[in-house]
Amino acid sequence: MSAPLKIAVLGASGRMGAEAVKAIETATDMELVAALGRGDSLDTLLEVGATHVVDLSVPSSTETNVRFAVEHRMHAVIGTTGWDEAKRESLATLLAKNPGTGVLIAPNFALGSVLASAFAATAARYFESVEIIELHHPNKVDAPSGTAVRTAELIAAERASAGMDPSPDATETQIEGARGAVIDGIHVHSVRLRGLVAHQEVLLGGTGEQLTLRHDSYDRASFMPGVLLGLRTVASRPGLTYGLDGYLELGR
Ligand SMILES: NC(=O)C1=CN([C@@H]2O[C@H](COP(=O)(O)OP(=O)(O)OC[C@H]3O[C@@H](n4cnc5c(N)ncnc54)[C@H](O)[C@@H]3O)[C@@H](O)[C@H]2O)C=CC1
Ligand SMILES: O=C(O)C1=N[C@H](C(=O)O)C[C@H](O)C1
Repeated sequence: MSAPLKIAVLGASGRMGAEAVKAIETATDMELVAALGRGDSLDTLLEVGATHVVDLSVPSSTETNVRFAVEHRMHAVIGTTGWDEAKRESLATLLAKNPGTGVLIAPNFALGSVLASAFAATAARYFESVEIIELHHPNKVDAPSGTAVRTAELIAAERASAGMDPSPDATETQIEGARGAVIDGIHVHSVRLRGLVAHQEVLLGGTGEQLTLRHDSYDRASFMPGVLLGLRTVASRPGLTYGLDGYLELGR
């Protein structure tokens, strides 16, 4: 049997971080070597000899955390939101200077969510209209969700390759925000409601019909198989992978 992966969790006291600590502690091929939170020194990662980090911190910290890991040749699995195109490009440049190091940015670790986004992208070329509604717990600090941004990007790319027009919309006047955020031409609406965890609907409309693709995470345990898959795979995928779908055989 090979040596266990030596894993550090960043954001370990948070909702996701605490769940990841539990999942890693029960995985026989992994050893939890550090559980760090706000204010802890990243030098601890070097002191404990971490080979992998999982970043589940906050959008304002994740880039600093992950760049430190990559500069010290640790593989990183990132669940934290906020990795826009400019940050991803800059990270890819850093990775090119640290060959052999792998990073996964996973907007959503839940297998059902990854599949729903892929199905939505496939379906979006057959429907004139498409909009996204994401629904989350009210403690979430960012909107729209990283998952919704990624889903919109996938849908927009698919529609562009099919040469489709924008979804029809006759709106001439509106109260600001009424039509949601617009990401690559796709409207995204964010709901924040006590009792929710993480949910998304993609609404696809054609003349006389509607297809709705909905995914629900009722518990953060739903994200853990994806976190563990990411940790087990990332070292064999040097460079930057954006989306857990990059590690799955989705037949697309
Ligand atoms: N990819 C996925 O499947 C999922 C991603 N998320 C994302 O993960 C992130 C965390 O979500 P939650 O756990 O709900 O948030 P949370 O607020 O419960 O946890 C974040 C934790 O990070 C800590 N922290 C702040 N600065 C830090 C630093 N510099 N280093 C280490 N830790 C630091 C905070 O003190 C807090 O304990 C968010 O961006 C969220 O959108 C959440 C759920 C699933
Ligand atoms: O903050 C959350 O809770 C979640 N964040 C991620 C996102 O922004 O998409 C993943 C999931 O939706 C839960």
